[in-house]
Amino acid sequence: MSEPSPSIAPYTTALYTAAQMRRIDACAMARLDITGLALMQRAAAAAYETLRRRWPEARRIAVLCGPGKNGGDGYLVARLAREAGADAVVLALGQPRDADAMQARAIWQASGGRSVEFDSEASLPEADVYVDALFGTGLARALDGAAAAVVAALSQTRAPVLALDIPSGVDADTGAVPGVAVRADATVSFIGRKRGQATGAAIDHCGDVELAPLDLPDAVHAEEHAGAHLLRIEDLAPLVPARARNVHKGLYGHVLAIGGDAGMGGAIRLAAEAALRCGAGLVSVATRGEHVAPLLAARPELMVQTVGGPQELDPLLERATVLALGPGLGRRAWGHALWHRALDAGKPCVLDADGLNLLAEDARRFHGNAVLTPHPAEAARLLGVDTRAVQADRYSAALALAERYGAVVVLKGAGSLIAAPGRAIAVCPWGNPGMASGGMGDVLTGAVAALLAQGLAPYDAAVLGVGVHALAGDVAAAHGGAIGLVAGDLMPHLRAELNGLAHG
Ligand SMILES: NC(=O)C1=CN([C@@H]2O[C@H](COP(=O)(O)OP(=O)(O)OC[C@H]3O[C@@H](n4cnc5c(N)ncnc54)[C@H](O)[C@@H]3O)[C@@H](O)[C@H]2O)[C@@H](O)CC1
Ligand SMILES: [K+]
Repeated sequence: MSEPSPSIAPYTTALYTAAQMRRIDACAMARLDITGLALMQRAAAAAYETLRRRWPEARRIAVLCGPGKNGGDGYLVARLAREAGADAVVLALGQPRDADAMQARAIWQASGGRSVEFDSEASLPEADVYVDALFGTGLARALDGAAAAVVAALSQTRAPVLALDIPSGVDADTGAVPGVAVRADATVSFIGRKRGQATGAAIDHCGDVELAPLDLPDAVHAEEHAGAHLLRIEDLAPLVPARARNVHKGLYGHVLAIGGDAGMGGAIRLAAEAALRCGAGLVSVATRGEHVAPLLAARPELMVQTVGGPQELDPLLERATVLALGPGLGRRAWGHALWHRALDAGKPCVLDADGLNLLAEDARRFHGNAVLTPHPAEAARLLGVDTRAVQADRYSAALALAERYGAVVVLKGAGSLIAAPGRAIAVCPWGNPGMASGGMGDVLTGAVAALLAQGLAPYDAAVLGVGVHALAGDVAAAHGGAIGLVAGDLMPHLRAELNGLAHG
């Protein structure tokens, strides 16, 4: 039933590492016979165009220039601003060490441009826009000393900040911020997008990211397999299961949501309801007796059964096509026993929450036909590291988990990642901070389970489930704001988003 997985993304949504960008830059220069300085000039022109489009009234422009090529881009932006009649000043953090950057500075100076050496004691000059050209993909370690001081001074100013390539202090490969980093309103990414712009801590530093391809032909990207890409609507739409008119509910699978130990009935209801809203033909719930009546009253479309232990689960497991295992499961004897029995059934499943915590304790029965949806702390437990280590390199953590368990992994958090062994990592660009609230993960579990039940392969179900969940969250937040958004608010939008994708 499922359509093919998203084809290899075009380079405009490919997410490259710093090493890959260096190879692409070198390839562009060699193949097209362009000098490094010429590329820098193109980069500066693209950045200045963005600056003018976003802040057409800006008169005083302060450019903070570091010692590498990123600084070189900055000198040339300053020159363009000066040529256009703006009051441009360069604040230099040390002398250029890179040959192209030295030339760029010479061009700036020859145009009559003024550079001031950054002084940690002095405050930054007043400006209408600051341009961050301190460090780009060459950042080698956490910022300290004068570099940290200039970033701190910048954070005290009120004017907007445009970052060149990546905000200084953000790791271009991981998106981690090992020390301090610039908070930009916008970032112009040269030639290709970087992994470090798309996930984790970086999300709060990059602002709007614009790609400036610098007029290079697609061929310069052809030899680099990015290994990660940003999801686009066009990647999701072909995954939505098509529906003929002559259909019946048996064609769309049967999700069995198992969970809802004492005090956790809400989680299982959210997962089950999300499965209904994402098109599962039938949804059953195996739960504690006290949740049966409230669940049926809330959603009469559900089939809700009291399950006291594993034997009572067997007939339900037999009828199910897909299991949602985790929401409200708990880690007491009841949840533990059901978890074991459910895994032994060998059916495709989505593991979340305590389903994952139990897996971290005992993976012997795990069969890999699954989508795991950990948040960073759960991922850390599964990997046997601390949460900080996961967040320091979310790409590696997601891939390591996928490889360790032989399963599809959704690493949640700003810029959710979908990883599978041997596959490119997909990064979700949608979602909002309102979604950091209780029950959102349960909704995602139900959504992914419903898509598995409709015949999607696990990777495709994860991609579409994460995408639709985030898009639904964004629509819900647009109606009334992110603060106070609750998981149940997503339900009608899940349905609308899926149908919207299906009908273009
Ligand atoms: N041909 C090319 O390669 C192009 C490169 N471009 C620009 O070049 C940038 C990459 O340039 P570079 O590789 O020179 O690297 P950067 O300009 O990012 O920085 C490298 C310099 O910073 C120093 N440094 C690194 N981390 C530091 C830290 N924490 N504290 C203090 N100093 C530190 C290094 O010793 C080195 O001198 C890109 O981000 C992009 O802006 C663009 O001009 C487009 C063309
Ligand atoms: K920068």
